[in-house]
Amino acid sequence: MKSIFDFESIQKLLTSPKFTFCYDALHGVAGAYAKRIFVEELGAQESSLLNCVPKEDFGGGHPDPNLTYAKELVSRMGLGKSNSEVEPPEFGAAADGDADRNMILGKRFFVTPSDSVSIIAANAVEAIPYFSAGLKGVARSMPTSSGLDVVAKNLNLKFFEVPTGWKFFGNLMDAGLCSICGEESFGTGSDHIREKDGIWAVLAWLSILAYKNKENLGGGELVTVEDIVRNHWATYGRHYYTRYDYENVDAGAAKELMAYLVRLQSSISEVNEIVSGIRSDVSKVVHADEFEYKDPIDGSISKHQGIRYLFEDGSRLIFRLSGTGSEGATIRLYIEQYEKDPSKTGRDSQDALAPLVAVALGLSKMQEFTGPICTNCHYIDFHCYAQQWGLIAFNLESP
Ligand SMILES: O=P(O)(O)OC[C@H]1O[C@H](O)[C@H](O)[C@@H](O)[C@@H]1O
Repeated sequence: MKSIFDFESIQKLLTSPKFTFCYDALHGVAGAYAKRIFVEELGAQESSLLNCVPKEDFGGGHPDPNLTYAKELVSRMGLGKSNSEVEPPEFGAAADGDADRNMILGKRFFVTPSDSVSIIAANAVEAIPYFSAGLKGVARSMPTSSGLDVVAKNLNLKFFEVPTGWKFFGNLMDAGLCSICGEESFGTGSDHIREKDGIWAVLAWLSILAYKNKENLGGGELVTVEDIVRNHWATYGRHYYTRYDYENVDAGAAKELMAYLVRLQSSISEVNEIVSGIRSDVSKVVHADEFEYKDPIDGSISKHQGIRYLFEDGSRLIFRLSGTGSEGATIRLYIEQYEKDPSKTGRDSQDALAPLVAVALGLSKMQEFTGPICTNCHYIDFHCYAQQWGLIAFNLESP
């Protein structure tokens, strides 16, 4: 890490009375590294560390770095239902059990994983010595928001869109084609190793904060995580983004839904008729397909990687079957609305995404295919990451 980042400038930030920091290892393996790197090497206060003693049972918690499971951190950062009275830290982060995934937070502010990788890529050359000679290229998984595409285009970088799963990034890195990559599922990494790396992501964010504040630590106002994200949106546009997870769906029903969407995407005019019937204020679908990837290195072809509906204004709807769900099938629905106009990038996500959400549910006939999944509570079991991410939360009552 010392050969990648400028530890001296991160130390100045972490020891400045203007900056406050909190890191939650959720009792996973990151705890030991956090103590050594953030406290012993970089001078953060020991009280900045939460749940940093690794435990075999993760202290009874679920070590998933998101707004639902990293409860203590979320509350400390002023994002929970019951927040502490104390002023939240300026920067917070969490790792999962094996510390390959990460969540980045500002004071009362959540950074989506898609925004996180875009912002790291946009600032890497200036803020991180390892990248000072330039980026070889950047990559994202298909369902991750297209924010990184816009950065790549603006900075004239090689760009790759790969199927979900880290192995595809690995091939690009081995071939010297990719320096930074990320996934909506909270994985971010670079070619310093062939895996996602949660500690690296936190050091990358600390580097960006240190760089943006190098003149401000003595006097002047601190550039916060929220400032960095909002400035990024003002420059590159914002990709309002959310993901809905339908878990434990009957495997046959999930297959039928996907087959229906494949059939539908072959007729764009039919799709547009349905879309405009649901919401006339949504732009036109200009392309739809089932994502297929030919690996540029080994030539292998990965088929059936999710169904995409791409809209004229850069918005996207993606339907994909999870490869990690444990019971029945898990259908993931990814909804993304692109807003270029800087005066409109600060909207409430729920409002901004509402028309596309209606289109996604209507177009896919989601409710018809999945049925009332959770009969106990008489709700369609609507596991919604957006809820964890504090963006949108609603349940559909079964008839
Ligand atoms: O298939 P899903 O349930 O969406 O999970 C997708 C995730 O699975 C694993 O965790 C992989 O290591 C990740 O690279 C991938 O993003």
